[in-house]
Amino acid sequence: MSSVKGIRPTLRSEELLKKGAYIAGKWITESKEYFEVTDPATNAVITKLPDQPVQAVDEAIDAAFESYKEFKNTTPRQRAGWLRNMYNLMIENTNDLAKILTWENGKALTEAIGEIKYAASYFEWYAEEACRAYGVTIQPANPSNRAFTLRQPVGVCGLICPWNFPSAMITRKAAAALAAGCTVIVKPDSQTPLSALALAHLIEKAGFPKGSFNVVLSHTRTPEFGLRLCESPKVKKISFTGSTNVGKILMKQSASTMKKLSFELGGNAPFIIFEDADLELAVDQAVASKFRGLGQTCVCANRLYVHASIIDKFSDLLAAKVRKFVMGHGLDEKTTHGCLINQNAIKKVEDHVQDAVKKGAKVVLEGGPLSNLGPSFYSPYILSHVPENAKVSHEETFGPLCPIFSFKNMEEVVGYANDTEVGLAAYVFSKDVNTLYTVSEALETGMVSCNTGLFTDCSIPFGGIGESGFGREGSLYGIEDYTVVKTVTMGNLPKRL
Ligand SMILES: NC(=O)c1ccc[n+]([C@@H]2O[C@H](COP(=O)([O-])OP(=O)(O)OC[C@H]3O[C@@H](n4cnc5c(N)ncnc54)[C@H](O)[C@@H]3O)[C@@H](O)[C@H]2O)c1
Ligand SMILES: O=CCCC(=O)O
Repeated sequence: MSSVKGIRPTLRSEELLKKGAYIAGKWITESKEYFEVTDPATNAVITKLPDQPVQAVDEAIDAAFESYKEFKNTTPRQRAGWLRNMYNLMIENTNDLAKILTWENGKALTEAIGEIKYAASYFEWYAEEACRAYGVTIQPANPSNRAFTLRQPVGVCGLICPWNFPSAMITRKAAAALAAGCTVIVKPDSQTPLSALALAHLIEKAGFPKGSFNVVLSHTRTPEFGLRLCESPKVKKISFTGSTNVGKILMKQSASTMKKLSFELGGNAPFIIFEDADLELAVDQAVASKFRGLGQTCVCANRLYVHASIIDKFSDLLAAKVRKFVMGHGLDEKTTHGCLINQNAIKKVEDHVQDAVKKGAKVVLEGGPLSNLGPSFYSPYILSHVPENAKVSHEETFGPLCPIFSFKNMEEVVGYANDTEVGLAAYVFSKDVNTLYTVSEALETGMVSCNTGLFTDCSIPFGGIGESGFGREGSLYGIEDYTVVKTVTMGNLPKRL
């Protein structure tokens, strides 16, 4: 365990640390009110940023709307150039961007470096996809008509983003939107706005026109900001990553203007390990999936289902690996796992642990608060033989609790896995390709990962089904979500020769 006090990152480019919102290519630092951004590992104040009034959203919408009039007519090649510049700038500044991210979010620096590379990859990917927005040609029933389709940018987009991936959840949306020819307004979480502002600084350097990328800041008026974006007739699309509850609010609010929506919401990922799985591999991958971001990713394993014949061996091997974690300030190079985002996150883990233990779960590894390290440190709990009626089987913990459930056969475990309203990711471990195939087809989730705990990549479609939301980010489909298909019919053409 390492010391947490007095760590402040040294940046090669201090100019990446911004002090204001970014609207129409201007930095807005003046405000009547300010909010503090703190280091979750120590609660020390990093900086103060403007807590903007709702009029700031209107200004950002107007800026994006004005910019869109020209930006939509830029060529895909022009946009690809700016996107490629942005990728290069992010890669050049990886270490600084990662330090800022760790400072405000608490994740270990190695993970933050991974996130920045992942975040940058969306700019590279969409630099390549920008030029590939194809339409189709159609022969309608009327022989003297022909039709063809155009994919056009949907318009101004509101991007509402969470704290758990302060960089990648923005770039996954913004890169696709900008590639399609849309302009954007980003609303980052007030716990992690510095990564968004560092991106805005690089966007400016990359050459994007003023007003094409805007960042608004609010700590106390987030719901009003959301409402303004949803109700504005100038905003044509909302893309949101966050909880299912907030997703439902945004969907209702968007009904008045019939917006196009993409929602990446909560998960409850089952991680299934069959009797014939490579046990060492399954243990390593379970650790990687469950404890990425200390359990604070929407695709983290939430429920581990392990075949009854191997559950005790698996649990012991898993505990041995988790005991080796080095928890500490994310900026300390020895740290493998940082802290949680806030006290509410800790409360949720404790609630799920107590509930499962009260209902009969066995404690394999006792975790709990590490107040000697700082206010938001919590060492992982591993529980086994967790009963199906435990809260954690139906609610996402979003923290370092690893609950292991036992199962006897394929039908039973698929039934448990699908017994949830949310269907984002699922994991299956087996050496039998028939098992992998059959179970993958039966699982009701948007993504299934076989024999690996880490599967996300800019090239694959990311998204869920049911109350995990809709729309796909990344991949060839991600850009489609920022376009509308227009059909053009050419009528009364002369007879074919
Ligand atoms: N599917 C995904 O890709 C994905 C990714 C990350 C997080 N999540 C989910 O997000 C949840 C955890 O993140 P969270 O606690 O930040 O979620 P959250 O829904 O509380 O917040 C997400 C974002 O929405 C903003 N927000 C909150 N209320 C709002 C409102 N009324 N109007 C407009 N914006 C509002 C927040 O400030 C934040 O920026 C988990 O359930 C997790 O699964 C999903
Ligand atoms: O938390 C959600 C995003 C996770 C990922 O993209 O790997």
